[in-house]
Amino acid sequence: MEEISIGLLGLGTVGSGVVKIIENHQDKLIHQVGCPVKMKKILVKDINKERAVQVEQTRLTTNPDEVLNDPEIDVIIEVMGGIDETKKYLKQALRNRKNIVTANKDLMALHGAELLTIASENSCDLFYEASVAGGIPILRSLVDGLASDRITKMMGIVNGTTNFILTKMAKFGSAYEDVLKEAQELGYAEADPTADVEGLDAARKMAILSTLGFSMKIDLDDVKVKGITGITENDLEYAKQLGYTMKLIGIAHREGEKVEISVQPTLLVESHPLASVQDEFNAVYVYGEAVGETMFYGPGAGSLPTATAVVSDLVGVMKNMRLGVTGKSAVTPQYKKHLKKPGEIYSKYFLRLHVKDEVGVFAEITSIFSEHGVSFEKILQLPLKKQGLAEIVLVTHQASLQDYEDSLVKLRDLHAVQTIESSYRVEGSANV
Ligand SMILES: NC(=O)C1=CN([C@@H]2O[C@H](COP(=O)(O)OP(=O)(O)OC[C@H]3O[C@@H](n4cnc5c(N)ncnc54)[C@H](OP(=O)(O)O)[C@@H]3O)[C@@H](O)[C@H]2O)C=CC1
Ligand SMILES: N[C@@H](CC=O)C(=O)O
Ligand code: NA
Repeated sequence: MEEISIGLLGLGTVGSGVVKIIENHQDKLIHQVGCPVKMKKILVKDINKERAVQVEQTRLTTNPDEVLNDPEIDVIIEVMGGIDETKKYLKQALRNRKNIVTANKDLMALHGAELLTIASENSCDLFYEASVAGGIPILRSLVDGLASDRITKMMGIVNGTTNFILTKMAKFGSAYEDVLKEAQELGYAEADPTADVEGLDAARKMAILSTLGFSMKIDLDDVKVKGITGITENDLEYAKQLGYTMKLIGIAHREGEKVEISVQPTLLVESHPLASVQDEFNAVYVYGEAVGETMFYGPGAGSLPTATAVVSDLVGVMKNMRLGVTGKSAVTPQYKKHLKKPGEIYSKYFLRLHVKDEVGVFAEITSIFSEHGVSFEKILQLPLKKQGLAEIVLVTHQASLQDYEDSLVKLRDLHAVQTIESSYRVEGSANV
């Protein structure tokens, strides 16, 4: 090969990082793949927009066919985002026998299996390392580094924006809206940040991680999702007081043949390894039956970290091109999926309630929980400024989700319970 030509779809936060790395690390790329790498054509929405990198105007286009149908282009890098239109472009590119590197978790979580099949039918690579946990090489670690093991648990902070928001709120008492705006300005948030704050972005990543880690086709609908928008300052204060840190945590757990996958705000005991992951950083804890505990940490969002994963995938494609083995590395899921029922999912829970400050109320509450076999590890009760009301904060011992949720249904019906203010999963145990 004399030269490898790339077509880039998108020149925003990640795309401009890709251009910078390909330009600045050209020597390293030539050393690894044996020829120069040229960015031939770049698809954008607005040709006249000011860019974070200098690119000749002639290389920019708004016509996707100029990139997707160019016979000289060997690899398409997709960093434009979006689902339906982008899927159409990638299918067109694969049918034109172009290898693909993408950072698009929205697309891979929904249509990854179909696109990977089309890629292999056309002898093309389709790599997507940047789609989960930005610059952390987690997908390669699961697929290659831990290929010989049976992974039973993955637990991670896989959204940089929400970790950035929760860190600033807990550390400096910053207002949610201000920090979200800052995360958007820094290029961490999605074009529509609802996907970040409602937990959908993390759910997409957990679907991708668990499909690869458990070798099962996990769909986005299999992931139970709750975002961070309901978290209040009060919750963060109680968390601190009780020795916990609030994080948006993705959990994928396999026991025997059954799995549970969720994304939800979780109180982590402060000594938990994920509790110290701050700002836009991500971390994924992976437990394998043979290897035991492993932990992967690094920047989960941002221009250059994400672009590093993209360009490293590009190197992988180029090495395969040189060896003539593109389209041969994807492994299809081995196992049939069996999802756990709520009665099979065990955890501790934090619950904050507003109740009438009357004799016997506490006994009524505890008797509902004990009917369902749920007992408490911690209990706080404080009078509220609102007359006649008290705030109760509970942390349960391990309980099944079914028993816990059944207890909440009965609590809501209790005359003395004014509101259920918040409820979170708890991981680890704090000795407070
Ligand atoms: N930002 C991050 O930290 C991370 C992002 N990702 C993923 O990478 C992808 C890109 O993200 P990011 O760089 O932040 O996004 P940006 O919004 O910054 O950039 C998107 C780019 O794509 C172009 N584009 C979007 N839609 C179209 C379209 N229909 N036709 C032509 N061009 C289009 C835009 O053109 P124009 O500039 O002209 O508007 C822009 O250059 C997304 O899938 C995202 O989820 C993954 C990991 C981390
Ligand atoms: N919006 C995402 C970007 C990376 O995937 C995040 O905040 O993690
Ligand atoms: Na990654």
